[in-house]
Amino acid sequence: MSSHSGAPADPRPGSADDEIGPEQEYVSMLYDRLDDLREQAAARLAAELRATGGTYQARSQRDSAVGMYAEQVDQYSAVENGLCFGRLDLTDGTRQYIGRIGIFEPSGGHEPLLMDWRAPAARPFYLATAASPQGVRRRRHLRTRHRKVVALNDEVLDLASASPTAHEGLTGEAALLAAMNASRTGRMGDIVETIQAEQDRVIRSELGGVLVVQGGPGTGKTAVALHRAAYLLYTHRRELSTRGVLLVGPNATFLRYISQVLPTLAETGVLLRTQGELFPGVVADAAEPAEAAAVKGRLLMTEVIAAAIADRQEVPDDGLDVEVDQYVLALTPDTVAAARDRARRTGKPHNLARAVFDIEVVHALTAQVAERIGADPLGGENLLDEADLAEIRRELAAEPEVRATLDGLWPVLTPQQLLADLYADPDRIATAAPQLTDAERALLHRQPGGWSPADVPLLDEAAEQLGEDGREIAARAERARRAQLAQREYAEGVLEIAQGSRSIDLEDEPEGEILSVTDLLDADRLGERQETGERLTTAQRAAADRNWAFGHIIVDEAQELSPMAWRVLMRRCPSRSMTIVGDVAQTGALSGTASWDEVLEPYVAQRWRLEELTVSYRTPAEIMAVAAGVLAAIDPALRPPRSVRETGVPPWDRRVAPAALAGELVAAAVAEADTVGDGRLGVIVPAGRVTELGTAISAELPEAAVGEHPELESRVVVLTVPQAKGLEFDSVIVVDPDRIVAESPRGHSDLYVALTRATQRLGILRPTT
Ligand SMILES: Nc1ncnc2c1ncn2[C@@H]1O[C@H](COP(=O)(O)OP(=O)(O)OP(=O)(O)O)[C@@H](O)[C@H]1O
Repeated sequence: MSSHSGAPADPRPGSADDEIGPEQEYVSMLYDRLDDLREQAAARLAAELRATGGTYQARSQRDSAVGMYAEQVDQYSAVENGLCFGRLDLTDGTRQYIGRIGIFEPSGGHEPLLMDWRAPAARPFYLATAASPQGVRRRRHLRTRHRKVVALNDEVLDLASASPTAHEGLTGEAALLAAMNASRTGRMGDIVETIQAEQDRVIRSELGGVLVVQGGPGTGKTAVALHRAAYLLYTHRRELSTRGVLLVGPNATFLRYISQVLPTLAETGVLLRTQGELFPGVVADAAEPAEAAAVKGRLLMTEVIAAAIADRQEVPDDGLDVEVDQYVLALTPDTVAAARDRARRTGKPHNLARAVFDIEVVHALTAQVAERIGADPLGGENLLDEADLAEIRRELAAEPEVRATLDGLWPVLTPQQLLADLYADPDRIATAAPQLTDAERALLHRQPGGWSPADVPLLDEAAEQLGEDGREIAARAERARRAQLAQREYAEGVLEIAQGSRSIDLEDEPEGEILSVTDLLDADRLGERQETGERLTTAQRAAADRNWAFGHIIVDEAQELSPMAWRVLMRRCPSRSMTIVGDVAQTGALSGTASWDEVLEPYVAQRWRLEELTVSYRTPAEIMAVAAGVLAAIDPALRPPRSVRETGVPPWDRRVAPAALAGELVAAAVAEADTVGDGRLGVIVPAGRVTELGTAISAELPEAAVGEHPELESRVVVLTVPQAKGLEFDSVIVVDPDRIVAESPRGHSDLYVALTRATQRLGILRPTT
């Protein structure tokens, strides 16, 4: 490792102001270098896009180059904010700057000007302590705004000179507390500057096997999951870039909340999906009662689906007549039953076994035709030879009447058809699900139209048991075509980014000095160029393919997944390389889990490893003390995480007459929104009252967001507990906690979630009974 400032590192804490100048010089140099790199990538992208013709191989190579350069332009733009955030002064007299990506000397060379935070050599930035300095004399956190260094925080890792810190075991305490006390924006930010040691251990844990990360609210599970995705892609790039990484989150609002984090870590290749989006071609966002979702989540639904399929393999009570040309052929129940048994005995999935059923039935019909046209009038053997019989079989198999009969007895089914037909017909449900109670069966009954997230694992299960149908393959080809069209948008996006960041970069430069990709190519040509190529990103291909096997899967809020949903994820990850992140004390879904052991046992037995996160960064001690009471009601053995800070602001708890609740809530919301200034207020209400209370708040605070997918960047957001899962706000008002508890058998867990969403302030409003 070398010193890049030309002078050995000075471990003495100097005046921050004296030090900012030299740091600014270094950081400006890094931004210049970043600009060069982006311009180079943009120019190369433009050159590749202009090139045409050549052999198939040349075109395909060009397509990969286009993808690579477009991604580079994206990445160099995404790391603009906080490019460099740290410096290590080492005991050997050298220093190393740490940042979002690695940047090297233009002349090549192996020593980075900026070390990628994920590189092994950057690790002491997160782990070194005075007790175990790991060769570090001083750790410096640099804070920047718009390319300007605005603050420095130094820690001298020397037991003798280190001043005792308020909180033992924290790394970069000042920077950490600044990050935690900052106002929320409605979008999650990355924590790359202040990752703590226990989090670092999880992020850098080995790729293989199943890793469970259990931690209370605000311990950074989501943050860690996202940084782990970035770390794994960096460290195992070759393996993972072809198979892809899938991150599954609880709902669309949550995915929007976290969507900025990976791009700011220069990683765009992770597929973010809700459970409802895991069946290609189906948008599963219909609402349904929690009890219905719970029934659909039970493992016995695999048997229900098997029985529903078997029920579609029909044997008529009476014989069927099949009219072919001038003949009326008879199909007896015995013939159909024999054909069905034969087809079932193949053990093939329903749609694939249909061919065997067809052969058997057509054979039986052929025998009747042969009997009529080939019978020897003299009573001898049938006059038709094998070739004649084969010809009759072919003709019969193509007869519309025969096909219609076969379709009726053993229909080729898509998963969607199977489930829609099942749900729509109480008789079918009764036949397929004798093990359910009447009430449970009634929960499954509904008319076709829309899928819920809990339907997705059933569609997936049905797809497995039905086997692939040609129509499904055609639909997939169509989806791939549409994804390819989306390339046009992507290409335009890259142009916009290149153009947008150029205007920022050139703030102080005379216009037009640097040639950018937009000068060389317009969006149409760029889009066309992309369309003609066959290149889809790994994420696009994976998203369109139900049989895709991911290189790694990360599941957030994993406690919410039902046993049926776990089957889907395990199918998508045969290598069982997974990171499972959650908190069994926060389980809200009725089919969710209270035990990792139970969930994982069927797939990996005891072969999974557990890491626990024990410190809450979000929830201050005053608020955690309130939440701890509810945690005890969930399970007295559970312990809340240790809060990393106190705010000195005790939560407020008010009782109001029921009739005055809405008015009091509006007044409290106005006051809290005022107190948090440009921060965010979350109002968490019982699901049964969200419309009423949301309307009351919106009347007074028109900027308030409420609805199925509320905009989290609004200053005030009104939401239910399931919507609030995983989110956070500067201030939170929890309304009618007793009703939140009463609304669900897992009501205490819901209340625990609601009480732990605030970073600064909590208020509770209770109607008197
Ligand atoms: N090392 C850190 N440095 C700065 N901020 C951090 C750090 N770790 C966590 N945070 C912040 O703490 C907050 C909570 O993190 P996160 O949402 O990942 O927690 P969680 O464990 O997933 O919570 P929940 O269980 O409630 O969903 C976030 O704002 C996150 O940025």
